[in-house]
Amino acid sequence: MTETRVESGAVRRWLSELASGNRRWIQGTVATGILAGIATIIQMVFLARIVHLGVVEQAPASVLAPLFAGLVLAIVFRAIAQGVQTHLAARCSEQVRRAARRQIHRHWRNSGPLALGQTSAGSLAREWIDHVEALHGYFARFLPQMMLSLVVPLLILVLVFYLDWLAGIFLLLSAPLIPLFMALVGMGAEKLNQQHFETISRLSGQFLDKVRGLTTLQLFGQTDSAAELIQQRSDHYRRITLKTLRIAFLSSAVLEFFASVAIAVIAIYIGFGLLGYISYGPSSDLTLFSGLLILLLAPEFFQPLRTLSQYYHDRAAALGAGAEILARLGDQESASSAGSADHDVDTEPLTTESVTDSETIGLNSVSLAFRSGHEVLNCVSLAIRKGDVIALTGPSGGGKSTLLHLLAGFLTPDSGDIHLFGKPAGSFAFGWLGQSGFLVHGTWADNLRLTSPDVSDVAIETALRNVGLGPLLDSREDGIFSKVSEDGQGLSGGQARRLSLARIFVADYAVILLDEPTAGLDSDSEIFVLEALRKLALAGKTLIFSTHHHALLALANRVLLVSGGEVKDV
Ligand SMILES: Nc1ncnc2c1ncn2[C@@H]1O[C@H](COP(=O)(O)OP(=O)(O)OP(=O)(O)O)[C@@H](O)[C@H]1O
Repeated sequence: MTETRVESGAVRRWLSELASGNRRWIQGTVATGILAGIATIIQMVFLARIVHLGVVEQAPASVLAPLFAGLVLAIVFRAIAQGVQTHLAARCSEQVRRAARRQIHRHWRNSGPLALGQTSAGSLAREWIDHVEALHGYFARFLPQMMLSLVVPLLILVLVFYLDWLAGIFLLLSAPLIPLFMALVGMGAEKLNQQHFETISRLSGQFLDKVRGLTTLQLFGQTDSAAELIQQRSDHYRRITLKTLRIAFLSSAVLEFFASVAIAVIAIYIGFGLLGYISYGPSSDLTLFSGLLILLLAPEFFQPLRTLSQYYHDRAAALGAGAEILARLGDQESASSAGSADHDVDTEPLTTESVTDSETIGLNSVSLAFRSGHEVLNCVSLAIRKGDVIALTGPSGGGKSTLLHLLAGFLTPDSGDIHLFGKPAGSFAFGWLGQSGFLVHGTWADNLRLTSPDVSDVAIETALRNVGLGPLLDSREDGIFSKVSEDGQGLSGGQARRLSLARIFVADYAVILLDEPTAGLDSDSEIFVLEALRKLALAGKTLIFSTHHHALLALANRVLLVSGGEVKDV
């Protein structure tokens, strides 16, 4: 996970920004919650009235019947209000999680694949799924409950004061104890929750890395130490989880205790008051109706506060997850200083006429250094015409891949600008084949439809034949629906690379960037890749590839030497 630390104030601000974008849903949730609270009060009034009339005044059934009907109505109304409240709360949380995921997605897109590649896929997946899910409880439960635990107890308090001001004072005095303890407990829980999220992010990343590298670990006899490391990290995670749970259970127990003591005090007061042992204050006016109603309302008075305390860990979880998400979003700065590209379209001014026309790919005084004083490219200007086949060659570490990454928009230059056919780099769709091809778990067709979802089965087959996978396709029972794993299992290394290349054929890009397309390939695959590139060149595509391979150099109509910060024609 990222090392950036985020202050809790910043997380709170971010959460309240998310909340203000969904105020309508939160207000709806609170309003229905208040209606449910009012229905509860009415229900208790009916219940106390029925008992009073039935027991003390021995009222006939005809008098009690309408009260029973009122009681049932109040219960039904309460259930409906609670149902609507849950529905609105879920909608609110859904909107918020969508907004958070949109922010993460935008950040990922703007960071580019190189900056993102520095974080483990496991951590990214966890942030996308679990961290965002951790916001649910805060928006669906805690936030509305915070307002409800103010309004509903206040309504009950007014009614209790009206019935018996002394009982009202008991409630008033005991109520602040709950928020007080909640705040005390919450201070520790918040930090612990952040640790919890950090640990699980790290554990996920390490676990995924170990699973991916299982073969290598086995070959080097390191499986035991890797398993031990995972076990240690899991144990650390277990301890943090138990600490979090301990705090959650402890806080609930403390709050339950105080609420129970307060209710018991009121029950004793009412009991003795009704028996006539208390002569002070309004107790002599207590009736079965008022006494029972106060007793029934006392737990309801504490209920919203108790619920709030239960939801308090939702707040701590959201703050912990929010800190991690914000740390990732905050990485945008560092990601762009490491040279990421903002892919928002058509925003940059076009500066030099020679490099911005719609027929040329142009670099205009482009410089880039990963470390100050060590420029990989130093004030490079270059114009590539539509349909050119460009081979980038030069010593290892000369900057060929860097130049390709700049053209792709994966990196932004420290100075200068890059345009592809009139559009800034990063906003132009292009075909890409990196040093290791990219595959997803699924069928061959799935892999080709990744970038061209609407392409027909016939077009997929043609593309596969174009990269020399025809004979293999004919030999497979499932044809284009043959399975392949994300690390290319089910295909040889060369075949997997050709499958990635076939994606470029179906997508029909005008510009194709390839980083060492024949590196590490067997001679058969090499011939097929060369043939495929020749077909693309004949089709008028602009090809730019880095290579040391003679046949590929011969295919190019222009060879550029990338070395010592310069790019020169050979
Ligand atoms: N993300 C990075 N952080 C720091 N330095 C980097 C980074 N990427 C590349 N470099 C450095 O920039 C220089 C150019 O690297 P690049 O990968 O572009 O070379 P190349 O010409 O493609 O090499 P090769 O032929 O071996 O693939 C190298 O010295 C490399 O160490």
